[in-house]
Amino acid sequence: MKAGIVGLPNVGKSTLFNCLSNAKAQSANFPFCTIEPNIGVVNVPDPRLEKLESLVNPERVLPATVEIVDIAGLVKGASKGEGLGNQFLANIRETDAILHVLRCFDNDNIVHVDGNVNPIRDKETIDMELQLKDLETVDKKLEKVKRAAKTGNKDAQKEEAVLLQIKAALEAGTSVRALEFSEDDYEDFVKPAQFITEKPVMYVCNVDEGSAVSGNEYVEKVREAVKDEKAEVLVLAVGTEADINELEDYEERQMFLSDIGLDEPGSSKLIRAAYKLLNQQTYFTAGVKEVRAWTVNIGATAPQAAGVIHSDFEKGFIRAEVIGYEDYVTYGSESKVKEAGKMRVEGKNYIVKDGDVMHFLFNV
Ligand SMILES: Nc1ncnc2c1ncn2[C@@H]1O[C@H](COP(=O)(O)OP(=O)(O)OP(=O)(O)O)[C@@H](O)[C@H]1O
Ligand SMILES: [Mg+2]
Repeated sequence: MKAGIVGLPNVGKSTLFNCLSNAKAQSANFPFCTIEPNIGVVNVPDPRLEKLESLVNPERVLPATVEIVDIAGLVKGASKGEGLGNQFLANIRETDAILHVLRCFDNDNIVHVDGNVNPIRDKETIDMELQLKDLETVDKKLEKVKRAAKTGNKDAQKEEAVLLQIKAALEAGTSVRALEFSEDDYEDFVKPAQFITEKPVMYVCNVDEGSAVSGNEYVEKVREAVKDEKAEVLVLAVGTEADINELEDYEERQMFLSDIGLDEPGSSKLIRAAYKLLNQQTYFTAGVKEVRAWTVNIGATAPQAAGVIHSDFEKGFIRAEVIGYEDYVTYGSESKVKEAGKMRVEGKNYIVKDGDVMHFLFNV
C-alpha cells in the first residue's frame, strides 16, 4: 500500500517528501523539477511502540512502515498529455491514496505556474485533470460493454448503468469517491476500473513558518471548499520542516520545532494520517528478541494478520493469544496480564483491533 504526493508543479511536493523520508528527493524552485517518481519507505511514528519497548526491553524494535511516492507536478491539460501528463497520471494510478499538496504560502520568489497563490483554483485544476482521465477510462469501458448490453446480456447492462452514472458525475465535476454504489456494483464494476478519483484523498496545506500552528486565510478557504468531502485537511510548514529535518541532532530538532510552536513534527502527524487513509492499522508482537509493529488492513481477521508475518502462519493458523494494548500497559508484562486473566484466546474469525499485542499458534 502506498500514498502518492500529488499537486501542481513547484508547490512543495518533493520538499514534503524530504520531510517524511530519508530518501532524498531533488527539490528546487522551478516547475517540473521532479519527473521520475521518488519512492520512500517511511516509519510510522507510534508512541505505543516506545512504551512496549520500555516494558519488554527487547534486542530490537521495528516500527510499521508506509510507502510514500513523490510524483511529478500536474498542470492544466495533463489528461491530454500536457507536461508529460499521461505518464504522471499513470504514476498516480499506481498509488492507493492521494496526498494532495496545496500551496498556501506567499513568497514572490517561488514561481507559481498559474501566476498567483490560490489553493482553491489549484485544487480544482488538479481535480479536473484527474476527473478527465477517469472520464477517458469510463468511455473506454462503455465502448466495450455497449454491444453486449444491447444484445441483452444482463451483467453488461448492469455495468453500463453504473458506468453511465459515473460518466455523468465526472462530467459534472464530481469525483468517483463521492458516489454511492451497492456493494456488488462496487466490487464488480467500480473497484476493478481503478478510477483515480476514487482513491481516498487528504489535503496538505503547505504554509509559511508563522502559520504552522493555526494555519492562515488560505487554509480557511481550503477547509471551507472541501468541507463536504469528509477529507482530512492537514496544515504543514513544509519548507521549515524540511530544514529542521536536515538537522542531525534530535535535541536541536525538538528545539526548532518548539520555536515554531510544535511539540512533534507535522510530518509525523501526516504519516499517521496517511496510514489511516490507506485503511491500515497496527498490531504488535512483543518478545525479548523483538518488539514489532505489523500492518494490517482495518477489518482483517486473526489469520490474515498472521499471514502478514508469514503465509504459513495463515495457512496453519490454530488460534491467537491476544492482549489489548491498554491491558499490556496496565499490567506491565505478558505474565502479569495472564495472571490477571486478561489474555484472550481468539479463533479464526476474530477481527483484529488496532494495538492488539498478538501471539499466533499454528502448525505447518
Ligand atoms: N512552505 C514553503 N515556503 C517557502 N518555500 C517553500 C515552501 N515549501 C516549498 N518551498 C520551496 O518551493 C520550491 C519548490 O519545491 P519542490 O521542489 O518541493 O516543489 P514540487 O512540488 O516538488 O515541484 P515539481 O512539481 O517541479 O517537482 C523549493 O524551492 C522549495 O524550497
Ligand atoms: Mg518535485
